[in-house]
Amino acid sequence: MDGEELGAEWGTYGGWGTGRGAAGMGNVPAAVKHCLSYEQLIQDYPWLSHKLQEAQSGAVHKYPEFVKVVEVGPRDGLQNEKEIVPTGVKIQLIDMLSETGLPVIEVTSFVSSKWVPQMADSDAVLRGITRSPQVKYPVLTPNVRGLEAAVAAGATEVAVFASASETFSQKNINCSIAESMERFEQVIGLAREAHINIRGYVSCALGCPYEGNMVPAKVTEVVKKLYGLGCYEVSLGDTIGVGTPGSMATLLESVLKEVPRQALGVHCHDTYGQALANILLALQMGISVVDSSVAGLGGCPYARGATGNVATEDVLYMLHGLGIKTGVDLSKVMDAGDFICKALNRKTGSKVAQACHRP
Ligand SMILES: CC(C)(COP(=O)([O-])OP(=O)([O-])OC[C@H]1O[C@@H](n2cnc3c(N)ncnc32)[C@H](O)[C@@H]1OP(=O)([O-])[O-])[C@@H](O)C(=O)NCCC(=O)NCCSC(=O)C[C@@](C)(O)CC(=O)[O-]
Repeated sequence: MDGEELGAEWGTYGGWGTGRGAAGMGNVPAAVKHCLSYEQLIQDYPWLSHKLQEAQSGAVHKYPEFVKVVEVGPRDGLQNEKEIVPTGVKIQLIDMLSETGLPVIEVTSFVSSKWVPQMADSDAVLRGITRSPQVKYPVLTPNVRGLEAAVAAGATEVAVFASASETFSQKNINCSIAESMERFEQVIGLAREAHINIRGYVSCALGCPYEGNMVPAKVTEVVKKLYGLGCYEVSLGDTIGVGTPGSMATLLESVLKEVPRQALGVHCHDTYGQALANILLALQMGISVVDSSVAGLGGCPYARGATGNVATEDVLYMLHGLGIKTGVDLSKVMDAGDFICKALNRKTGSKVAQACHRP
């Protein structure tokens, strides 16, 4: 047993509390059981000291009471579909999701249809949905033209999307990071004049399909910039799903020095099967905004190999299992997942839906 495992055992026994008492010591090594004092324990197992200090200060495993789940399926999920999804199907999906209690549903993108043909009907989709007063319906806007079109179609919240990687920025929005910030400054200025809230994304926060690993300080710089320009929330995008709880922790440690946790969200793709673990780690570090996609739909057209976002159903199952409130009805989300999977003629990417024998 190494120091890490031993630390975990100690946490289970008494440190950060799962309600197990001394009876829960079954797996604790004999040497630890026989430690009579805290001082002795630290002397024998020096690597435990930081864990014990954290446990005593209550600094770990304090999950948020409420997590805001941001549904990105209709946009991030569908944008990568090769076959054009009929506008009516998109609208019906969003209307079904509006009935689930989800507080935010990202509807579409006002981007160039040459770049993302699937989003060519953004105007019709935004105009066609039945809005619930409890739900926010942001749309992606890469430039002033996108913002103006979105506002004309009735958008009340928009999102700008930057990247931590120069190459990805060029491939995705055809400009450098610095140029994108100039564009976003204009977009955000105009949006604020129109009393429209702006969310921000930073893609490639944990890795880039072209540049590989990202330096946390560089990602932090981009997050800070978007926040400084006026984004009320910045979502950290693991665009190609390469992050692990280790790299997520390192990134958050860096970002949290510059931007308040209330203004941060995580957006995890599940390419390497790490998304739920990464989200759990983010929750432990105080993040309470999680992006996800119904049925695990998704991928980015400019990120080779990126698979779907973490499934909303799986995120809800985990959050509810932790006793965290979301206000979202999981079974209604599964109904929306059934609907879109049937429409796309594909199996759900949600493990929870699969376990419940959904399509
Ligand atoms: C930003 C541009 C437009 C620059 O594209 P560009 O080619 O440099 O721009 P341009 O100004 O030269 O315009 C080219 C054409 O697009 C038109 N155009 C210009 N702007 C718009 C607009 N807003 N709406 C509609 N049309 C527009 C413009 O009028 C022109 O049309 P033409 O004269 O040739 O007929 C382009 O690169 C683009 O649309 N990129 C979008 C890419 C995209 O949507 N990627 C996926 C979203 S990001 C993502 O998924 C990651 C995220 C957010 O989920 C987080 C994560 O997972 O990491």
